[in-house]
Amino acid sequence: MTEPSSDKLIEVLRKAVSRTSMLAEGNDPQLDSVVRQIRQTITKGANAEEIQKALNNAEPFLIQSDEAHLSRAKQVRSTLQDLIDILEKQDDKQVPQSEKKQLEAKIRLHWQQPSQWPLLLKDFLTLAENTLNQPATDHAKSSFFKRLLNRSAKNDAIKNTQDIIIQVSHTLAGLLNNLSLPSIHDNDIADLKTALSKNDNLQQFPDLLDETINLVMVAVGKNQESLTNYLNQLNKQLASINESITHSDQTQKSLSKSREGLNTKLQQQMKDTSKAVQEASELNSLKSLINERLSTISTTMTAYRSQMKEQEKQSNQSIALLKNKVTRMEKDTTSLRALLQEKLAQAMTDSLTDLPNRTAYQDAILPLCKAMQKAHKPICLVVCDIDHFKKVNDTWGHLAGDKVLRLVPKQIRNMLTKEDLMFRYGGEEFVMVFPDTTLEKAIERAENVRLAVTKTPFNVQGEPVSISVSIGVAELQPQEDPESLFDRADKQLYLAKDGGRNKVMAHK
Ligand SMILES: Nc1nc2c(ncn2[C@@H]2O[C@H](COP(=O)(O)OP(=O)(O)OP(=O)(O)O)[C@@H](O)[C@H]2O)c(=O)[nH]1
Repeated sequence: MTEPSSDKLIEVLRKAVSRTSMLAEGNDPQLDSVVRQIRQTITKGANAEEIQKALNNAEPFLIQSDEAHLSRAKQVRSTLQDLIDILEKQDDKQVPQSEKKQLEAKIRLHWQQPSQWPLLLKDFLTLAENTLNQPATDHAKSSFFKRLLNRSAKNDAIKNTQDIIIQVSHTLAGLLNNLSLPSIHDNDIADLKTALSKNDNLQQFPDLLDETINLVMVAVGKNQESLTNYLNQLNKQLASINESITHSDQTQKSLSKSREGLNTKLQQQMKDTSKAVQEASELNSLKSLINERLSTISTTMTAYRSQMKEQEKQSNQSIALLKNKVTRMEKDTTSLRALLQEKLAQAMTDSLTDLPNRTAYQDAILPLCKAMQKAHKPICLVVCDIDHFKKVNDTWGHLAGDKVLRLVPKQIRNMLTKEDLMFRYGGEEFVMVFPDTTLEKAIERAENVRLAVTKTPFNVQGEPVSISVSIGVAELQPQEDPESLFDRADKQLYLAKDGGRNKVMAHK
């Protein structure tokens, strides 16, 4: 192995190391901290075989834990929605609509992020307290707490509120069944479930919800642990490769040192020889002197050659080892990259409709707007919302609602060109982007979308259900930012709703 090719290999290895750690960076704060650990421990030694084995064992476990996480996230989302629905069902109090909508928007945005679950539950607690503490619309005006303590007043209303608390407690107990927790928490869960099943008192509710939140946080921590384990394995493998690189570097240094040593030795012997030749006075002694010098030089050369051979052998061995490690590393890098890309795609995709979600919209819209502004081309934003969608849920149930949410965008997609983009912005709201399209043309196409939805015969549980959408359209102005464009289109959507729904309105 010659020096330049070995240098090249070392360079490849360095790139592989940094590329692998960079791959993981920026996806998640916890992940980032593990990546930092990778960089710190990269200079320490490690056992490659053990690491490889552990890495192979860790991978399926990670995938499994991802799947479990998704199904838990879905459970949490539907539990939160159920909790809100229970609050809505009581007949003597009104759930504050703007607070409710804000919470639903947060659920839609954050249901896949475990770190947000406790916050969502806390927000629900606030909504529940604000709802239940309101004066009853048709009953007594005293606060819920007063009424709870003074049982002579409005027994019906109290009964209703207690029913709500019982149902909410029951739903939270269901959530606990779905948390994946170590057995050490079995007793806590059992106690909490018993307390929840007996609870009919709003005053105890915050404590019970707090305990539920604590257990949710423990479950979330456990999930992170599996990811951290996986990355620790990767960390060890990187450290092992780094050890090999350092060794190869040392071999290179010792090779060039030997070469320098030989040079100096040879120069010194040549100098001595030439001095001895000049000083020699007769032929015989000159002959024997030259023979002696030549034999010294030859011994030095032989010693050097065998030293070189030995070092080359060692170098070849360590290069072969490195090659193996690089191949393995490249393989792991590829599978890690695929895993991260999959995670990224998951984070950008709405799992119900398979459409890009609001995060994807926010990533895409700014560069798109800038590109169109730079090219002096028009671009239009179209905000579309299914009309009276709550009624679909209330009449046919959430599953039927989900079915409609999957079918409507399919119908809409048929009316779009391949340049158009479509996102599920939230609940029953979809956003479309028509690049290189004037406002006039966008209105015409939005009208086609509206007609296509109205004309589609939707069937739920064998019965026809008529579905319509309201649409707001706006065209990007020179210098305008995407937020202001969205606001203008959204205002038009509200005008369409106010104007009786099943309409297209545009900002002209
Ligand atoms: N089934 C189902 N329902 C959802 C989903 N996301 C949001 N929703 C429901 O969508 C409904 C939206 O209701 P509202 O915001 O009151 O609007 P609407 O009934 O469509 O009425 P308008 O928009 O005023 O025409 C709420 O009941 C949400 O629970 C989902 O993923 N699946």
